[in-house]
Amino acid sequence: MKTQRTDINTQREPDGVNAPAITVRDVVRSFPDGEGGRIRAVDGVSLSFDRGEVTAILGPNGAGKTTLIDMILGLNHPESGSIEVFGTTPKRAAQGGRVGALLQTGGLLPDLTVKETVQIIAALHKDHLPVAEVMETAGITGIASRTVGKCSGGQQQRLRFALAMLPKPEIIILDEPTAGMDVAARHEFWDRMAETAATGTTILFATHYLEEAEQFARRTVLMHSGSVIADGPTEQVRQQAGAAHVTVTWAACSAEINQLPHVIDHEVRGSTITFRTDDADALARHLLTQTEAHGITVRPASLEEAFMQLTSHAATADRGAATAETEGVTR
Ligand SMILES: Nc1ncnc2c1ncn2[C@@H]1O[C@H](COP(=O)(O)OP(=O)(O)OP(=O)(O)O)[C@@H](O)[C@H]1O
Repeated sequence: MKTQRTDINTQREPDGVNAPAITVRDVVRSFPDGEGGRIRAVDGVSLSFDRGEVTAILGPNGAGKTTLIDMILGLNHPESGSIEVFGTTPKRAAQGGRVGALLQTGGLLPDLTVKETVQIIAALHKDHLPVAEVMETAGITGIASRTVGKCSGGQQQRLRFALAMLPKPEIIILDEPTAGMDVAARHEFWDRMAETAATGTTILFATHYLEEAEQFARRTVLMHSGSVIADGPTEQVRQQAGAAHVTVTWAACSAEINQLPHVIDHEVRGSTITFRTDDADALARHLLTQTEAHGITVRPASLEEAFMQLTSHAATADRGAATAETEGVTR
């Protein structure tokens, strides 16, 4: 078993220790759309993930997150472009136990106990962590003798997490890991993931919950219609929508409000006015020096607002492109 590890390590030697954990180059993957055409689930994506990085992949339904993740895991293949995991093919990296996956659905046998499940999967790995240690890490020691069928959705996800951790992977890939968990279970799950991340494990997860990206991922990749529309530190992606909120106490008339610079829209509540602005500094300066406004507070846009704005921009651009294409055909 050690020999296999050594072989794999030897294969990645030429890439050096600083090679990215995952490299995705210009990847395209399409599927039949059921009407004789094809839909590009992943449409020219290039990404690179460093070792030890924690990244969230966000996107609305159908954005291409699962298709991309499946290709990184070697469960599916790019039509064009390439993917490397530790400088080798995704399949090889996964077979070497270097990648652990927790997918949206994963077959668990309902009649086995939690511990039996971990033991059976452990027996399939040539080299794995001790069963007791993995169960402790995943927080399932207390339900070891419970049959899987009687476990809650959250407990089953923790069991899947334990199974993913068994080969002591260097990368963990999670596709909507907390779907169906209540808030407490989600918090507990992410606490455990944070402990895993602290050991230097590369973590890549797809989620619909923006607060999970905000709280847990240093980097966020935002996908829409198969493309990456934002990628960077989560904080920067949040700011990329460009909007912030400036709130003041001010008894202003609409003529005064209409003259303000950099206002996208505004909302009046009693004597308080909140402006959505594309330049909070300039607006705040103007309000404080040129008007009677006071008690100013500035709040950046939330990730959710950035998400809504960026994805709706992308959708508008898509529609524009589709219209241009149609016009091109009819002309
Ligand atoms: N096996 C398949 N056959 C046909 N179309 C597919 C297949 N897999 C994915 N698609 C299509 O590709 C697009 C991207 O799907 P994908 O599941 O990757 O998105 P997603 O971002 O993971 O969505 P969700 O958040 O709903 O899971 C969708 O339009 C989907 O219908």
